[in-house]
Amino acid sequence: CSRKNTRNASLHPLWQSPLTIPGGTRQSPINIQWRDSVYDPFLKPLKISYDPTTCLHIWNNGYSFLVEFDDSTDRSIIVGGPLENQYRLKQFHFHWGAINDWGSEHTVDSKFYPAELHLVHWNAVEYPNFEEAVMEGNGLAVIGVFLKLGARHEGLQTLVDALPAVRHKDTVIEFDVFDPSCLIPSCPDYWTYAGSLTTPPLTESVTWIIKKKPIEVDEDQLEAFRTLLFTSDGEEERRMVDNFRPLQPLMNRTVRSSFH
Ligand SMILES: NS(=O)(=O)c1ccc(C(=O)O)c(S(=O)(=O)NCCc2ccccc2)c1
Ligand SMILES: [Zn+2]
Repeated sequence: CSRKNTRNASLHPLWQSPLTIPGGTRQSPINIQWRDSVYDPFLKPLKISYDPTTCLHIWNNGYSFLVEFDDSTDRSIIVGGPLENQYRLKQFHFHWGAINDWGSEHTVDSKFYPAELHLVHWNAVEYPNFEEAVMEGNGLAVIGVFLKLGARHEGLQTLVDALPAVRHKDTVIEFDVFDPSCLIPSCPDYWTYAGSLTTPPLTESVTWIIKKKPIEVDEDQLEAFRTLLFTSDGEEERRMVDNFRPLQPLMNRTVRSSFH
């Protein structure tokens, strides 16, 4: 659709990388067609247990802002859902648009949300470190949460208040207590499918768990994301917006739902 083209036109150079990696059969993001998703009664509820004191810092890595966690122990983990093992929380970040009409990476019935939260976890049961897990088919599990325009999100506000300190690429500030479960809807319903990282190296190592219910944030909070910069201090400023990858072909995949 034309909007997709305008989306690509404004994409950060990184996201204009090849639409899919050569030979890629499970690339992300995808459109989730609700009526084509298959209810799987064997999917368990996802169990989330995060220790807020494992939070380390927020940093602007030039693509998004990441909140990173101490993943040297099993203090912040997820288990259950479609997962065979427990996975450790490493970081969370967001993707958003220049305007509220788009910004999410995944879409639902071709509907874009203004932003999407990703909580990145890795399989510390089977792999010694994150870098190795990134290269394995069951190495990562990413929870996706859609953000929609609505009421102000008090939990998100503590993050938003810290953003001016990481306005430029490669800036970081300490952020020592934050419980990311406040950003995850209490409704247990999710879709799940086998996919990939949506940034280089685009490896096909992610079990995606996309929450059906969005969280609500207000316009000022979305605007705060858009005050960040792709560029370092001293460089010509480029606003950090439209930091999402284009939709990828579903190919031979089924999206399962945990709900009827
Ligand atoms: N949208 S997504 O969940 O696919 C995603 C986006 C960004 C990043 C990132 O590192 O910036 C990540 S990451 O934390 O998984 N890092 C991937 C790149 C990487 C590979 C190996 C070592 C360090 C970084 C994931
Ligand atoms: Zn992401």
